[in-house]
Amino acid sequence: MHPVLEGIRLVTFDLDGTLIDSVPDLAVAVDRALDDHGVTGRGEGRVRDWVGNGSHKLLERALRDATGELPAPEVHESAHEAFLHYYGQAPNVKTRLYSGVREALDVLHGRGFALALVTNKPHAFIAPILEEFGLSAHFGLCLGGDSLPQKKPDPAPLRHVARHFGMDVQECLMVGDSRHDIDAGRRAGFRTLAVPYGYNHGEPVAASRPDAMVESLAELV
Ligand SMILES: O=C(O)COP(=O)(O)O
Ligand SMILES: [Mg+2]
Repeated sequence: MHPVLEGIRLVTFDLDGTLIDSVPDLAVAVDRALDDHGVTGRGEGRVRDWVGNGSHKLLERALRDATGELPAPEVHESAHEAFLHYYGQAPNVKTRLYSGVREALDVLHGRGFALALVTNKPHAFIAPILEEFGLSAHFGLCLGGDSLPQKKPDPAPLRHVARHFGMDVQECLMVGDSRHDIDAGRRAGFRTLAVPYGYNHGEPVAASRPDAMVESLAELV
């Protein structure tokens, strides 16, 4: 086992960019929503840098990129609704698990670690994605960006998870790909582990000074 797991009993994972490479499907849904509003699609490469603060922010960033200004609230809302519709229809067409993810989750689950998922993605999308990959039974609790009033980098979702499992925060590890995960983890008092392959607004996640980094989650186990 990786030294970062020493004394840890609960491991909380981020979803997008940590467990799954979801940007190909997210970008299709964003671009279809933009197209419905007379806006040219921005493409996968741009969308990759905008994921991590939930779906409202994702659509705001896409519209702003296209027009150079903040979208009017009704345009933003309508484009967001369209995104939810399109993404809900097809969340698993091109989305893939990153290498090492299944092995890490199987081994941690098998060894009795409590596992949780905290994503800023809307909660409704979590179950269909986990089911597609046969990972639903691994997680004792899953929170989306709309599950609580606060989302990452606010520490509230992580504190909620620790309380749910009756764990001290010193027994908890946050695993993520972005500064929002590492900041939320640090503020909650969790130990933090980062992966470098996900989405962090085009910047290295090492700059957030996680307690440890691994190239693949397989290194955890
Ligand atoms: O911003 C999102 O929608 C998802 O981001 P996360 O799974 O990396 O928290
Ligand atoms: Mg992420």
